[in-house]
Amino acid sequence: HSCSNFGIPAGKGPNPVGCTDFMMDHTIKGSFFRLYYPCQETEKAEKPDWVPCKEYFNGLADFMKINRSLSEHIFKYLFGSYKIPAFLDAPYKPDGKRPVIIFSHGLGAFRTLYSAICAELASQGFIVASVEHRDQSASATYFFHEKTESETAKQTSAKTSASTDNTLVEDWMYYRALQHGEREFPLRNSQVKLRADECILALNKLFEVNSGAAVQNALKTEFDWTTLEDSMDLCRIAVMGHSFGGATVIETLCKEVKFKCGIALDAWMFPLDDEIFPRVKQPIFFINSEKFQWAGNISRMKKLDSTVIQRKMITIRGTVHQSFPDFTFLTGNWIGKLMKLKGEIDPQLAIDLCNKATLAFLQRHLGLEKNFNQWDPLIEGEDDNLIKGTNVVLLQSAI
Ligand SMILES: CCN(CC)CCN(C[C@]12C[C@](c3ccc(C(F)(F)F)cc3)(C1)C2)C(=O)Cn1c(SCc2ccc(F)cc2)nc(=O)c2c1C=CC2
Repeated sequence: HSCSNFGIPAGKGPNPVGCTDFMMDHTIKGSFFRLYYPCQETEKAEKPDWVPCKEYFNGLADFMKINRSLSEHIFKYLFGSYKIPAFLDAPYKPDGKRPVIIFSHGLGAFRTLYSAICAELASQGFIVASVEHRDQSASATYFFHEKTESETAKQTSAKTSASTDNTLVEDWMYYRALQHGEREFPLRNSQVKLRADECILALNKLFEVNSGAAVQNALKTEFDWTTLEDSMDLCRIAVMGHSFGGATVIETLCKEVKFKCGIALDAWMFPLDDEIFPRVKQPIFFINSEKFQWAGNISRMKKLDSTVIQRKMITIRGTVHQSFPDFTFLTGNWIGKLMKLKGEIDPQLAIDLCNKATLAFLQRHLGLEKNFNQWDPLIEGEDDNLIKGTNVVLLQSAI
């Protein structure tokens, strides 16, 4: 039926969800993420737009190789009015030390596009930082530079009042497509290393916030970061990501042992060096779509199989690559299927299975004392809509 309930599903857990943006050290080297967290009931906070500003639509157009002016109107018309299922800058709800998740987006995406997953985790009691990468894999991202003398001179000459404050000027970075004839691996491998460093930087920033250190946010928001002092359990930290973000999970686990486990959603293994696989010591959960995976990609995931470290894999029947980002909820059935944004399965059922299996895996490997273990069978693929392991037929390796 055409009137399927539109909009991004809210978290199902007991906590209302807040979100706020953080940009540390306004330069390109800084850390930029959206924080989702359990918040206090509040009627005055409103829900922010799903896509923060038009530059992101422009970046998406570049990524999709469609022209900007046309696409800006199409995206605005199709997606411009959607809200995120979270309350902007709502006050944090203290409740002891909460587990922490760092989320890494896919190629051509950015920090706001996985809000159904991040809001669900926050509603279940997690603090989630969805990073926006500056490796030129995001459709768009921004940072700032100090206004230079000439810029100030130009502006003051324009205005009578001398604007002496060295205000910051926005710089936008757009998706960098592979140049003609450029080899893809060196680019993607350097990007995945930078992405891992950015996930680690975001975690270190959260550690500082947790210690009560003063917080310099380059973005002017209404959120009081000091309320997050002593809010995080620094032993219960996981890293999660979609596609290129799934590769980022593995690179990050290899580089930083503070991350106790990783969840890779439809991971794209191409950017990774084979030599890092034996160096990853933490549990990993691969949650795959039915349509995206192929033998070469799966066989690289299997190189991480281990008899001593828990490595799990499930496939959600009827899903496509876009079943994980929010787009899958935002179009009608036929256009969604046409654009490969929806698979055969109901998008809400698919993301529900993904979230519950994730929560069960997190409880097991972060040692949480919640009731997420009720979903342990999903980790083994025990559900009508799940396949244990993969549907992909693996090539018989040469004897
Ligand atoms: C032609 C461009 N070509 C670039 C190499 C391939 C483009 N592509 C397939 C697409 C993304 C698609 C998409 C988005 C969004 C609408 C919209 F209309 F809804 F906006 C439509 C159609 C176009 C499906 C992918 O890259 C798939 N993919 C992704 S998609 C992550 C993403 C991006 C933008 C989003 F808004 C949401 C999610 N993340 C990865 O890490 C990897 C891959 C492939 C390998 C590694």
